[in-house]
Order: sequence, then C-alpha cells, then structure tokens
Amino acid sequence: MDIDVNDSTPPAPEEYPDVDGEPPAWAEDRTPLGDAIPWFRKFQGGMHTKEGILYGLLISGDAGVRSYIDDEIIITRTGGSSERDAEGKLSQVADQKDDTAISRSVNNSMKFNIAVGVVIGKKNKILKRKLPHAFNVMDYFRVAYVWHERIDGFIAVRFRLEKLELEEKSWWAEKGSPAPPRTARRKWVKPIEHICGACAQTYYRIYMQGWMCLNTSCSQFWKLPDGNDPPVELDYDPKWLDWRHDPSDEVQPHYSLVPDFMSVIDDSDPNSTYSRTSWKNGIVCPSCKQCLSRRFWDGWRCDESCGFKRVLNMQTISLRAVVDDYEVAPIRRAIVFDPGPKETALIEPEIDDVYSHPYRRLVFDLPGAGTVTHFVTNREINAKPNGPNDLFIQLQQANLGLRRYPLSQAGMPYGFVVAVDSLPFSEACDPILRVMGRLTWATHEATDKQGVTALIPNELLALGYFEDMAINYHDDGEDTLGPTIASLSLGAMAHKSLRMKYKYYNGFTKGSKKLVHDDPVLEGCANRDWRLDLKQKLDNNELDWPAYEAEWWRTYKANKSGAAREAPPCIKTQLHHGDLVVMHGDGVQKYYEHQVELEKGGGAKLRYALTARHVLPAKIEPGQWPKGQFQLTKDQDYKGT
Ligand SMILES: O=C(O)CCC(=O)C(=O)O
Repeated sequence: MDIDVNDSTPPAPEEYPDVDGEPPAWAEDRTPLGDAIPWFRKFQGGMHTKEGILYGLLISGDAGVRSYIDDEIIITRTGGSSERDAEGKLSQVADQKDDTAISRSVNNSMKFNIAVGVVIGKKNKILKRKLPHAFNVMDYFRVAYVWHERIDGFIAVRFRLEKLELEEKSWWAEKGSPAPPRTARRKWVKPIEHICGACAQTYYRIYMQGWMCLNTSCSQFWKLPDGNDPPVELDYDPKWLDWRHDPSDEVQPHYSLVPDFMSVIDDSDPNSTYSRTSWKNGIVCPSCKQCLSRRFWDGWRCDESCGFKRVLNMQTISLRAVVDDYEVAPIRRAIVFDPGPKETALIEPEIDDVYSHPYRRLVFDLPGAGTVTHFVTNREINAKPNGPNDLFIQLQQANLGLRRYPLSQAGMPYGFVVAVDSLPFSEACDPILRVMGRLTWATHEATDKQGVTALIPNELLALGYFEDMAINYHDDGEDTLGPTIASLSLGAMAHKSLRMKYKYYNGFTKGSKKLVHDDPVLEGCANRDWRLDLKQKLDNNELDWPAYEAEWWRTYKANKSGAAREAPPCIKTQLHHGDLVVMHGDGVQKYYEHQVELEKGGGAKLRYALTARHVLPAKIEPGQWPKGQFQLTKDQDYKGT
C-alpha cells in the first residue's frame, strides 16, 4: 500500500496499522544493532559508508520534506548540511555538494550495483505502521536514482531506493494487505524522461506538478515548466513511484542481511573466545531475532522472556599466552617516563628500590592534587604461591560473573553499580580475598610514607579486558569514595595514561567555554604564568569576577596560538602482570583523568584489573555496610613480599 505523505491529519502512532510480518533482526538499542549487523556498524548517524561505498542506512525520525516509504520504495536524502529545530524537524542550512563523502558513497553504490541494507526506526512517521521494535532490519535495497533538489532554499542530495526482492511481500506491509504482483506479471514501467531546453541534460519526471531540470548548474534548475519555483509540498508522479528495475538487471547482495556469526565460533580455540572478533561481534538470537552484544564474559544471552543463550567454553589460558615479557619489563618502565622531545609534559617519578623492597617504588607527584605510586613487581614476587601467577589462573576459574559495563563488584556498592550487583565479601571467593589482602597492603604502603592514615578499602571492582579493550579517559571521583584507590594488574600488559582534565588544563569548560571558578592553576596547565597572576588579583579582591572574566579572555586572545586542546598525558606507565598502582588524593580524581588500554598485538588477550576503594559509610544506606566487612585469614593477608 502506498502512503500519502501529504495527509494533513496523520493518525497518532498508536493508531497506525500493524505490519504483516516480523523483521529478520531487531534491536532496542543502537549498540547491539551495530555489534550484530556488520553492514550497519554505526553507533551514531544514519548512513554506514566505508571507503566510498554506502552499505547500510537507518531511516528514523523525520528524514525531511518529501520523504517517502512504501512497501518497496524509499525516497530520502543524504545527511549533512541540515539542523534539527526544537521540535526535531530537520531543515537544510547549506548547499549539499555532490563531492561530499556521503554523496559520493550513495552514487558509488548505485554505480557499482551494491546492495544496501536498510533499518527502520520506530520513530519513523513516514511509513505510518506500528513498528515492533526501536530498530528493525527491513531488507536489501538498490540505489535506483540520485538527484538534486532545492530544500529550504539550499541544494540537497536525494536518492531513491528500490527493494531487491520483489517476489515476496515485505514484512512491513500493512497487515492483511494483498501480496505484491508476481514479478513475471509486472510491467516494468519507466518514469517519463525529458530533455532540458536550457542545458540539454535528460532527467526523469519525479513530481506531478511538472518536469524540472535537476542540473544544479542550469538556469532552469528546480523550476516548474512555467518558470516558477515549485511549492514545498509536491506529489510524486505515479510512474516514478511504480518504476522498478527488471530483476534480470541484477544487484547481488555480497553479504548476509543477517549474518550467522555463531557458526564460525570455535570454542576449542581459547584465542577465539578472548579475541577482538569474539567480543566485538554480536549475534542475532536465532529464536527471537534480537541483536545481542557480547555483554557476558562467557557468551551471549537473550532476554529472560526468550531464554536463548550461547555460552562459550572459556578455557583457562596460561600466563605465557598473554605475557610477552617477564624479565625486562621493569627496565622498560623506567624508559616510559623519560621525557622525549615531544613529551616534555611527562612527570619524572621519584624512584625508590628500598622502602617497598622487593618492589621498585615509583612515586609521581601531582602538586596540589596528590600522588600516584606504582609498585613495580618482578618475577620472584609473581611466582610466589598464591601470588599474581596463581591468581591469574584462579580468577579465570572462579565465576566472577563479569559483564561488560560494569563488570563485577564485591563489597560496598560503588556509585556506578547498582546495589543489587554488589556481592558482600562474606560471599567472595578465596582469590578475591587474597587480592583484597594485596590491595590493602598497597594502600598502606603508598600512604604511610606520606604520614597519612589511609582509609582501609571496603570495596573491590573487578574488570576484565579482552584483546584490544580499553577504558577511555575518566575519573573515579565519586563523592561516596575516600581519596585512595589501589589496583592490581594481572595478565596482559596495559598502558595507563593520566592527564589534566580539559577545563583545568585550559581554564575553561569545553562546550560552553565558562571560566573555572576556584581555578587551581595547577603546575603544567596551559598559560600558567598569566593565569596565576590574574587568579592572585581575584583572590586579593583587586578584581571582581566580571573584571576577572573580561581580563582573562582579553589576555587569552592576545596570547592565543592555535585552538585549545586536551592536555597531553603527564603520566604514562606500563602496567605489567602483578604491578600495583595507588592513586591518592581527592585532587587526583578532581583535576586529572586516566585511561587504560591493552597493549596492541603480542597476544594481549586477557587482563584483569582489580581495584579497591573505600566507600564512605556515611554516604550509603546502613543496610549495605556489612557488605564491605571482611576478615582475612593469615594466608590471605599480604605483607609485601
Ligand atoms: O584497568 C585498570 O588498571 C584501571 C581501571 C580503571 O581505570 C578504573 O577502574 O577506574
């Protein structure tokens, strides 16, 4: 059934008719959609293009004026050069040129006969059908025509998609509507063509109101035959809508609309279960067709109502398989902080081989913020019974219930994790308590020398990393937490970087460019000299806030050389198997942020990071307090050897 886009009283979405079938794959979220559907591996935006080819398209919300969808045809526009108003209505704000990457990709998919997969979002109001899910895979389409129009006074690129499979009724057809005519009985009509009298180019007639030249450099571009501009609302010519390519003029899909990733998983190969392909690829539930990300450590699980699961045989992998270098690592770490010509921002740590022997102790001082203490382990420490080597194996064998974001937690509930996910230490397994012993030791060891009585950790967060996984820049600054955070690394090597937050580095916020109140003007920030000077004047009441602001921006502009940027890292460390790191001081989380990335290549397929914090009891429900209490046996207690 065709849809009248000019319907002046459109039905409310809940009154739209039902669809006739079920999508071959669907998702309620973009992440699983992108994980499971490789031709739409796109987590923002509506078009998946790669190397100049359009492979996938999302039709959602308002695709702009004269958008059209029926059971076999989609007419839409390329994105870009447009903005949404407060009601979400899309308006063109600049000319769209044919030489943009998106336009070229659409044209190339037409030229090279590429099948384009299409997903329709529930918010779409053009189809006017009750769509079952937030995102629904439609089918393969071909790009049948690409042309230019004028929208909101600007040139826009539009294109027409035609469904490849014409023999079968589309699942999104109105429930109970008649089946489409058999292809053998179809008349392969073509739209009316016309040659422009001014530029001699030939174009199809698209609208009932009259043929228009579609050549943007012609004087008659987008003019009706009487020379006038067309109205905004136009009616599609039935011949243009009925036009179909003869199926003999084939466009072959060279990829699956719904891939069967499960069939290529080999559980007998431990590498495949920890590899990037295994965690990055989602699957489509064979039972209910929902796209599923790999959210679970050991595989994919569908909603409880469906019950489908594909659990992997997670074989224990040896340390040898993930650790490239047991011996030379401590020396290499010493090289990372040696500032190269481009890395003058790197802080040189104080090195101490005595205080925490047999660990090498590196202390990075962040003036006005706190310290980062890195306890560098060695082969001897790691190999002790129940030490890091054993813990790496024991944690793989324990069921930690790890999940992607957040993974696992034991002890007092930490802000990012809902309380129900937090296990009390009384239920924690032996390796977790041994880890707590080590992290409690590291907490004291890092702070005692500074004359600080540290708050004993009462919460443990376990993170697991597979190949190529990373945690981007973030801070751990929750107001429910004490100022000390200790972590133990097990398994593959990772790179940790710490940098000043944008607003403290530059003195203003990124988006709204608001000056920082109580600017600490930290060592290493941009423009420190004049910022310190102005801050002193503000503190001494020589300037009030408006005068300070005016003077600040005036000086900034006068000294500006290039755009404001993120701070370069001031600490770069390699976190090797068995290393411990303690961040101490509220300012470390307030003014700085850190990221951790697994070493690329070299078999770095599995790493654990176990992080202990002190959750302030006053900030949480008393009923949760017992969760954080633990008693270590003599064996679980750690004395630093
Ligand atoms: O992976 C790590 O070593 C630390 C992870 C981290 O940044 C965090 O837990 O906040």
